[in-house]
Amino acid sequence: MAIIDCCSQPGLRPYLDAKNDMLSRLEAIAATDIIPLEQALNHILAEAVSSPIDVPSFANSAMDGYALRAEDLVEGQGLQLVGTSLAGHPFGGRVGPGECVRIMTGAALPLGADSVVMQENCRSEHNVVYPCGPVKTGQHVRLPAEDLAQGEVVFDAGTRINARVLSVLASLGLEQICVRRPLTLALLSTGDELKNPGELLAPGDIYDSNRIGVRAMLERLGIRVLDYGILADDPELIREHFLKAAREADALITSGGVSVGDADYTKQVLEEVGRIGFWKLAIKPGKPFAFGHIGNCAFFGLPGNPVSAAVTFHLLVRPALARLAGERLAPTPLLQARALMPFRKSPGRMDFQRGIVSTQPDGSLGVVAAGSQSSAVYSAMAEANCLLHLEQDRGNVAEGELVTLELIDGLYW
Ligand SMILES: Nc1nc2c(c(=O)[nH]1)N[C@H]1C(S)=C(S)[C@@H](COP(=O)(O)OP(=O)(O)OC[C@H]3O[C@@H](n4cnc5c(N)ncnc54)[C@H](O)[C@@H]3O)O[C@H]1N2
Ligand code: MOO
Repeated sequence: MAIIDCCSQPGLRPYLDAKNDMLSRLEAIAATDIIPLEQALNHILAEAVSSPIDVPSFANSAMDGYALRAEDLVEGQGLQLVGTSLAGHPFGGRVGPGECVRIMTGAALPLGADSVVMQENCRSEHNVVYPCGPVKTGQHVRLPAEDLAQGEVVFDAGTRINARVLSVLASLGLEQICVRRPLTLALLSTGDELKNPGELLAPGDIYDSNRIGVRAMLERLGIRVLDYGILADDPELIREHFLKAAREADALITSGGVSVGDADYTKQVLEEVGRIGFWKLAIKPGKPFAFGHIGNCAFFGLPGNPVSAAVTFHLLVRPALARLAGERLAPTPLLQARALMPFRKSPGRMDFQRGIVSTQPDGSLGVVAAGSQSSAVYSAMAEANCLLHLEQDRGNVAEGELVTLELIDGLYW
């Protein structure tokens, strides 16, 4: 007699398989804008940027001191001080044999000079300067194009303009920059039990935290958010807003209603008005995550449990948004750390447990659980600084075992 295993969960898609499938079904928006550099933070470069100039464009000093010709130096003999070169006020003459020029950091190296000696290493008497110690030709001189050469590709298309990239673009003197049009995302929460902060809770109600958290993550990514608020568990209302999102947004993110409960309408409505790419993944938390399209609008259905919503946003929605925005995302660096305590894990789903990783006295990395691993306990998630990547088929992690993890602090969440 065949035994029916009613507790197994067939058909769950492995994480990487689902993620790659999703990315293959998404295309970058084509529209671009030319915007002032000052407004470019968090935008995505639409084209590669080449340097219009050499940076720096002239040889200059890396130190406050004296510019001189290294070959002139003879132990005990001084150099005649013939002028000063300040940043923005170059010395107009030439440094001849036996001469030197007072120079400040960033000031142009005068003609004839080839080296700079720090003022701490010089003695000066009546306009005669005595450098002490050995001097290497070229020391403390920053050469033209040492940083970037004219015509050199500085950033590829798809680069996100963070503060560091912005600073380099400014150093090129660029006034305007060609970027992809920022994404517009519609966002809504579903659930009769949800209330906005400030409202009174009736018995059985909770506050909507997912939409607030997801909106914050989207805003940190430079995405324009159309916040549709909280929708009751009403298929008609949900349908209406799905169609509205398809008209107004590049993508729609929903929270809740993707599981199998009696009031879980999200997936049902998606099937009616759009198409499902996949639903249900072999991941924990976040199993009921749904992906699809409503017309050209991409659809991401986050599970209602707050930890599941945040973790699936990071694992699936973040890379999808990068694809839509035309952003090149570097592969996530994965680290190995020693488990400082046992972690419970059942085979069957890849488990992204929330951890706190720290450097141990011997210099190695050690990781402990960030409190409860329930996908309903968000306060523990807020304490975490890493996500463990525990492979789908493995079981418990013993204390002392090496585990793989990614850092999540300092990102957009
Ligand atoms: N019989 C089964 N039940 C459940 C399964 C399953 O496979 N079979 N999956 C479980 C998993 S895993 C998850 S995750 C949840 C996801 O359910 P839904 O996406 O349908 O979410 P809801 O039922 O609407 O809510 C779940 C939970 O989260 C709270 N919630 C919902 N929205 C918010 C919000 N915006 N902010 C804060 N908290 C929210 C809600 O009150 C519920 O407690 O399903 C399991 N069940
Ligand atoms: O997978 Mo659910 O997201 O565990 O809570």
